[in-house]
Amino acid sequence: MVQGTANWNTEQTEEWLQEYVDDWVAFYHNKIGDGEVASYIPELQKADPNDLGITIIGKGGMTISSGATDSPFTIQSISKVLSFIVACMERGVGYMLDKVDVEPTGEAFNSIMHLEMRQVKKPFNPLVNAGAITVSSILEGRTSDEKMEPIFELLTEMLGYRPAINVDVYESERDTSIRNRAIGYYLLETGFLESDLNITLETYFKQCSIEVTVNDLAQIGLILANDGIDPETRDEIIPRQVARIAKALMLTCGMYDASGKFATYVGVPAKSGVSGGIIAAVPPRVRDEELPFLEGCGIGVYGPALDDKGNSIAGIRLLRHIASQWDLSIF
Ligand SMILES: NC(=O)CC[C@H](N)C(=O)O
Repeated sequence: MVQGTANWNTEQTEEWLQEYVDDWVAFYHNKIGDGEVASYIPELQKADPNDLGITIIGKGGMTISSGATDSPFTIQSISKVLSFIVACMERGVGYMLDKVDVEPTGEAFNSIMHLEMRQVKKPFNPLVNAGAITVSSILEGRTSDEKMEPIFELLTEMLGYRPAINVDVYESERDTSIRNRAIGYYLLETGFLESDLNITLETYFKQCSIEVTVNDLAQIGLILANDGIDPETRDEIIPRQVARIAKALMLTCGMYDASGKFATYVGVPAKSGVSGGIIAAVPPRVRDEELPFLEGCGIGVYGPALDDKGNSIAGIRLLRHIASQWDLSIF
C-alpha cells in the first residue's frame, strides 16, 4: 500500500504519482531482456525496442503520462476488444455469444490447432485471431470500409478525434499474413464466416492498423473501467452489459496464454497487441481511500519489445510494479 498519502490534495497526489511513474519508467525502459520487436509484420520491425511509455487517466481526468507518450503505434490485437464491442452493439450480445465462445485457448494468439482439436467448432474467444476474424466477418457492411466505420465512430466518441489507419502497416500485414489467411480459410471451410473472406481479412488488417498513442489507450481503458460510461460527461458510450463482457474477456483471454499469470500478478482486465501496446481497465472497488484517483482508471502502455507470448516485456513489468504498489488488483 502507499504510505502517507491519506488526505493529500489533488495537486500533491498528482505530483507524487507523476514522480513515481517517471522513476519507474526510467527504470524499466531498457529492461527488455531477450525481448524482441515483432518482425512477422515487417513494418513493425521499425519500432525502437527500448521505447516505453505509459498514461494513466483517473478520476476527475487526472492524467499521469511518462516516457514515450507521443510515439504513435498500431493498435493491433487491442482492436479485437473494439470490434467485439461494436459487433455486440450491432447484432446483440446473444447473437455474438452464439458465434464465438468466451473461453481462453491456452494457445498462441494465432493458433489454428485449437480450432481443429475442438469438438464444438466455434472459435474459443473474440480476442484471439480466429475469434476476431470471425467477428470481423459479422460486422455489418458490404465493404471493409463500411465495416470499419462504426469502429471509427466509437473511437471518435471515446477519444474526441478520429484516428487514422497506418497504411504502411496495413499493407505490410495484408501482403505477408499467410497465417491469418490460413485461419480465414479454415473458418470459411467450417462455415463461421458471415462475409466474403477477402473483405473479412481486409477489415481485420485495417482494424489492427489503427494508429493510437498510450493516451488514447488510457482513455478507452477509463471508459471500460467505468462500465462503458465516460466519467467526465456521464455519457453512456458502450452498453454496460457489453463493457462488462469485454472486461471479463480481457481478464481471462486478453494476454493470450499468459492471461493467468497476468491476472495473478497484475490482476486487472487488460489486452495486449504485437506492436507492444497494452490497455488496462482498473474497475473501481472498495479499497483504502488512499488513492481514490485510481478507482476506475484507464492505463495505456507502449513497449514494443515482446516476450515469447507476444506481450510487451517492459510494459508488463511496469504494470506489475505499479499494480502491486498501488494495490490495483481486483481480487
Ligand atoms: N497479437 C496481435 O496483436 C496480433 C495482431 C496481428 N495483426 C496479427 O493478426 O497477427
